[in-house]
Amino acid sequence: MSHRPLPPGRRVGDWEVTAPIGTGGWATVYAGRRADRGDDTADDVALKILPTEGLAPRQARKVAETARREVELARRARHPRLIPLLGSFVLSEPGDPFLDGAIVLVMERAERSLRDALEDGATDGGPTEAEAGRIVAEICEGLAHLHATGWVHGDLKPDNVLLMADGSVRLSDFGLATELTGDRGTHGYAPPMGTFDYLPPERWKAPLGEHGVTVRPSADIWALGIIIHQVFASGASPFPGATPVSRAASTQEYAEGRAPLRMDNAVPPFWRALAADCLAPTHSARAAHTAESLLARINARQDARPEGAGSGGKAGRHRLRTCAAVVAVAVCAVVAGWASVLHDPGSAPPPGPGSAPNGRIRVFNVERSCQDRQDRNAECSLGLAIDPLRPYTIDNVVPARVWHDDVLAVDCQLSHGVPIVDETGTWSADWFRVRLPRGSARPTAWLPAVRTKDRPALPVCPRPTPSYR
Ligand SMILES: Nc1ncnc2c1ncn2[C@@H]1O[C@H](COP(=O)(O)OP(=O)(O)OP(=O)(O)O)[C@@H](O)[C@H]1O
Repeated sequence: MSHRPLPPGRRVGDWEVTAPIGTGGWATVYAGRRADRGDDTADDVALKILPTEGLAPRQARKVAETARREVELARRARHPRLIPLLGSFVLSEPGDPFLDGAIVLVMERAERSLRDALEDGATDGGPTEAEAGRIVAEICEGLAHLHATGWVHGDLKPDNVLLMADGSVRLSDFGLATELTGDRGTHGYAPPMGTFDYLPPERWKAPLGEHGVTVRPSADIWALGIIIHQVFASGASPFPGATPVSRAASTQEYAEGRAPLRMDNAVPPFWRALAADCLAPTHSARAAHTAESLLARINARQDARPEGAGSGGKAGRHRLRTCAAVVAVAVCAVVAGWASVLHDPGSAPPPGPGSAPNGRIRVFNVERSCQDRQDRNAECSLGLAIDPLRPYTIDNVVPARVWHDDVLAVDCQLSHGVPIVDETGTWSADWFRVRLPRGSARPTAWLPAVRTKDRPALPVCPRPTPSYR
């Protein structure tokens, strides 16, 4: 496809191009601002322009489908970790065949992509361990939301991980995003496209059916594993090779058991283990590691570490700018809270084996290694949501945590919250409203139904007012 660069000052609808940012397979992205605003930069945006000029009808349909996916996902899955789409339109420029019929997506503008940051790292040393960890955590937040709302990104790579001026992450480029279908929303179908270096091994052998190839959330988890390695290893892939094709061959060798997974020594042990789980060679081995469970592990680790630990390493170099320590939010006060609820005669009885008595539910953690532990280890803790209509991520949980076998006082049940998938792939949109210990900042919080085996008869909760920020 031809990409004719647009000069600064070129008007596009109500917007004006200020500078080119980059070109992908189907689109060119420009920095832009609202036209007729003089030097006012308050409306700085990114304009993604997908020309359709000169394309065969099939290709033009593909471009339109790409744009449709981006718009649909942006409309239905808004989240602080996804780049907001501010608008979209089709250009009518009869005098300019190149732009006539082009699709324009207007997005919030990021400062740069993670790809740019990794490339800059070759000269400036790259992010510190703490910064790299925060970036990975924020990618997980975005993925956890996408998967919980029934989408697979389908083209996760550093080019599509954008960094805002404050350093925070936004996932972008949803042109290959796939909506999950199937009985339990476990998979979807996508065109047989993607970026070689980030495709999971099973994709190379996936049969092409009439709807495309089967795509599951575990494909994004594989791509995340590659990104984790790259973030800590100055952009290097864990699979050796000078070209994407030779790296794909190395990936197959590993997936077929002919070569071990070899990671760069620069990847610290915790992140190495996390990346190795993401890079489990088959979909079924990878499925246990959801974005949500990976995020929980990262959060638990943050909590277990003394303040400031791990943030040194590459200190003193130019860094990716950090925002507030988002990953710490959900795990603060991990040890405060539930033990006292259980022994508070006004809220719930002490735990015991079996199912919980009426008005109570018993927490169930599907991670087997957590079921036998009594030490209330942070890694085995589970979060309670503030708002069951918002993504179940770090900015939407109360400080108190719960553990396997805890018994919680429950008021009512909601059947259409955000769907949650547990580590075994069990899925439910049901949530229980549970009472928090006396003295907590809020009286109640929400436990997803996949985190308990109990199904008590309960009144339906009034639908909470969405608290989306
Ligand atoms: N909202 C944005 N703000 C700043 N930069 C952006 C924004 N959206 C995209 N970019 C950058 O613009 C470039 C082109 O993006 P685009 O999504 O078209 O293609 P790509 O992801 O590089 O390629 P492809 O999807 O075809 O493989 C990328 O480098 C990307 O990082």
